[in-house]
Amino acid sequence: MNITVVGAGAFGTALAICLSKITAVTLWGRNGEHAAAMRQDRENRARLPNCAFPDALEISASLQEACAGDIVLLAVPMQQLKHFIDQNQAVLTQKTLVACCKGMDLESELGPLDVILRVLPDSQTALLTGPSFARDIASGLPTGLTLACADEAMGRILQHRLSTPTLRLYRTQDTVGASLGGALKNVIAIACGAAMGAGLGESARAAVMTRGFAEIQRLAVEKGAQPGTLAGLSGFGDLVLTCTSTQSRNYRLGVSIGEGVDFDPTTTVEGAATAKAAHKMAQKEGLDMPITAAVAGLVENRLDVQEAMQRLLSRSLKEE
Ligand SMILES: NC(=O)C1=CN([C@@H]2O[C@H](COP(=O)(O)OP(=O)(O)OC[C@H]3O[C@@H](n4cnc5c(N)ncnc54)[C@H](OP(=O)(O)O)[C@@H]3O)[C@@H](O)[C@H]2O)C=CC1
Ligand SMILES: O=C(CO)COP(=O)(O)O
Repeated sequence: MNITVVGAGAFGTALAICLSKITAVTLWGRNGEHAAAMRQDRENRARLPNCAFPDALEISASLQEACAGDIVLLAVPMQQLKHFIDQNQAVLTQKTLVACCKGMDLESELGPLDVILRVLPDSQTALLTGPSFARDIASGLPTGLTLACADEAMGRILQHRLSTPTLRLYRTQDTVGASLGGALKNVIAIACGAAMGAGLGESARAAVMTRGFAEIQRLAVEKGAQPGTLAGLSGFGDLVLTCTSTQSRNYRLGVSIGEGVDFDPTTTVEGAATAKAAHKMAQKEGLDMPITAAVAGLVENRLDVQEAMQRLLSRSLKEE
């Protein structure tokens, strides 16, 4: 049975390369010229250069043609997901939709699965999330991810269909925890990058990461997440990876903010919009999320790093 990967960015391409070693995969990209170039070059030079496509990987610019199978992996950026689902409802009905993006929709503050279900309420949905850089997955390096699916039986099927000898999926029914862990770790990665870029030191980064994790837990548990999920790959695991690696775009955006240098605005950085959405949500819920508030201020240019750190340090002392 064919698996479709929608979105020929770095992550969609990496998943398509990895999965096509064990099953039939079609990678769909919206741009016909880009699809033709990938077909000819047998690599995605624009988004994931130097990662060769296995011979079996099919490329298509026709969504109808690409979605012949039953499982569709959605690897478009979070802020594009609603528009994509809206535009392609007819093709996507009756499919099992596996969201592979991380974040909260800025307008609705919903995570990927709720964005899908608002448009296609009868869909089978799941979320693939956790610590992984596209290049590592495409290179066949060992990777552990979380497959979150509310329907246990479907979760088991997807876990088996999407695991490979190098990509090991762990299963959970806690879609809220997996979704919010993956979304909010990017916000904290921006904060950690900013601390490092501003020269505040590795001790400061460890404090921001740990107190950031406390904020993730606070919001996610309020929304119904299980604490165990947040301690797993989709939460703590991805937080560690993203807050400590210069491969992360969220971390690198933070470093640029801390250094006071420009950052390419076309780069996909999910944590920027998610910081704003999470800050709004925390205010509505009456939750204390000072690091998230600071990141929202940084990405909206309302604060600089020194002011943000001063605000955090001058808060009243409290129990951990
Ligand atoms: N890169 C990574 O290491 C990882 C990424 N992720 C997640 O994967 C998601 C995608 O990120 P990533 O692949 O890295 O991003 P990229 O910036 O590499 O690529 C984004 C892709 O999405 C396509 N796209 C944008 N809008 C639409 C749309 N409306 N319809 C169809 N396609 C669209 C773009 O097409 P075009 O080229 O035509 O602009 C582009 O190919 C993010 O949520 C990210 O957090 C998760 C784990 C790892
Ligand atoms: O989600 C990721 C790692 O798990 C990728 O991180 P960036 O989007 O910050 O590059």
